[in-house]
Amino acid sequence: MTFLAIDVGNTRLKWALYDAHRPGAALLAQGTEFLEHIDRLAEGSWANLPAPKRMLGCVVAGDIARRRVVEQMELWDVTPQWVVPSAQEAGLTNGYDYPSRLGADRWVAMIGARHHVLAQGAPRPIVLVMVGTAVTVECIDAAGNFLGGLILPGHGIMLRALEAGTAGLHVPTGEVRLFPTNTSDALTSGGTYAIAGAVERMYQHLLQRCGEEPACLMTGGAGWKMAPSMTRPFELVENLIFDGLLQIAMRRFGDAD
Ligand SMILES: Nc1ncnc2c1ncn2[C@@H]1O[C@H](COP(=O)(O)OP(=O)(O)OP(=O)(O)O)[C@@H](O)[C@H]1O
Ligand SMILES: CC(C)(CO)[C@@H](O)C(=O)NCCC(=O)O
Ligand SMILES: [K+]
Repeated sequence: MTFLAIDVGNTRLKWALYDAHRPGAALLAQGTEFLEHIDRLAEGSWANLPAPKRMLGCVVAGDIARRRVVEQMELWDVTPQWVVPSAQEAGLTNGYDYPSRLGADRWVAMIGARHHVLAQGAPRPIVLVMVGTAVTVECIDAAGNFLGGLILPGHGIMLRALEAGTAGLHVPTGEVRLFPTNTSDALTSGGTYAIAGAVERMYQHLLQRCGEEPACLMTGGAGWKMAPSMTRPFELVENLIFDGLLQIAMRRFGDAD
């Protein structure tokens, strides 16, 4: 039964239509839309889609964006459902002080990551890095407890903050270099290694806590740009948010069509 997964991020909405609401379902169609263009979906890329039977989404963009998505979904006879981080879901336990205050994207991606690692063999601790508008670095132990994580400015935000807060830094994007010798390379390398360094810290925290080499996963649109600069081997996984939504949907909607 067709299933629509939606991730309403800080900058863009990503959607994917599957032929069923379970992991491994076939991808029928997918797309992205900047948040300011949500209102085009029903008459645009959604107009000729097979109607989804079920829908599950996660939003970090706030209530107004969510309502605009729901309006576009009036095209179909489907009830929108949104993931709210809880104390426990799909085998993951939420260690946040106030579980519902955790970003839904973080929670869903962690559920995707946990099941991705379980599918490869024995349970292991996980460092999960999500690289988008913001960067998050999550630590999960081998039993599936989310221990805590970092929130960092993404690469774009870091560079814009430097441009805005200094008198003379307005330069094009550069290359990542070990020893940058021009402003463009210095800025690009600074942002990249700020993220890589933060991730290395979390890797060490988790290794020390668990006494076992963590699995390192990276997801998000800019992951491929960060991966070569990491201090540890990272597995790039295309879209852990959709994988997580499929895991949750299977448990919520069950085997029924
Ligand atoms: N060279 C780079 N290295 C690391 N990150 C980068 C680089 N260039 C751009 N980025 C970051 O990647 C982001 C784009 O990633 P992605 O496509 O996942 O984000 P998004 O869809 O805009 O975010 P969101 O999911 O929050 O809406 C940009 O906002 C920027 O911060
Ligand atoms: C941290 C971001 C911006 C990452 O997209 C998002 O997950 C969010 O808005 N989180 C809410 C705050 C928190 O996770 O503690
Ligand atoms: K996001």
